[in-house]
Amino acid sequence: MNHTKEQRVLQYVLDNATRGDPQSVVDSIDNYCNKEEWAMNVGDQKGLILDNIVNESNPCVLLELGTYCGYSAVRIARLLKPGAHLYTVEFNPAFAAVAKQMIEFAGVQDKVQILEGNTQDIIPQLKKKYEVDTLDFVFIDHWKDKYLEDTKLLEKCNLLRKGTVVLADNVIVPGAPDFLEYVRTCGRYDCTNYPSFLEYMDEKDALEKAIFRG
Ligand SMILES: O=C(NCCCCCn1ccnc1)c1cc(-c2ccc(F)cc2)cc(O)c1O
Ligand SMILES: [Mg+2]
Repeated sequence: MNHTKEQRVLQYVLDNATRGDPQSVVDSIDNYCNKEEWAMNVGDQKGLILDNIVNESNPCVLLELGTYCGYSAVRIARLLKPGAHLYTVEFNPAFAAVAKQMIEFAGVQDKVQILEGNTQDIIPQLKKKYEVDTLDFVFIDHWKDKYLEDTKLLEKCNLLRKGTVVLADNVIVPGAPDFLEYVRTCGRYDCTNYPSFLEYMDEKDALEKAIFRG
């Protein structure tokens, strides 16, 4: 029944974490992926950097591109103030199904909404269909060759405002060179690089924070 790695990660959480305790869910996923099977969660080292940036931006309306098993959605949601809301987009139905159960087990389902589909279709719907005005925080962690195109789409849809934090995972491994080049040189973002390591590995990776200038 647990024929996929993502289902095995979920089962480990159900068997080892505490229902309603998001920190225990995050810790269980990291334990499993360190000990048993590597998986592409942002992980605990980059996760701590993510925590700090979320805490310092105090966001109310957030978007994540790339839900996967829901690790970063749970990690972010556990920090959100009452009334804050995270929309997270997942293209892969199997990943979305696991993430839904992960988010519900963690008890953060009131703060997180999984939007299943293609970012190219969903981003233009955020204002009218999901009543989003502008975004306070965007975490980009989906297909690396879509980071740039989707960042430009967020601009085009007027979803970014002065001070919106755009945080991208994996800007070294697997890398998103066209995205990095754009945000660092187009003149519309203040960029900061946060060197770290690929989840559960010794390989170097980094997060890039790009604050929209408005
Ligand atoms: O591909 C990644 N993520 C996207 C997954 C699919 C997104 C689907 N989707 C959701 C919404 N729209 C589309 C990813 C890969 C790696 C990695 C690193 C080293 C290596 F040797 C192999 C892989 C590490 C990550 O941290 C990653 O995030
Ligand atoms: Mg990633």
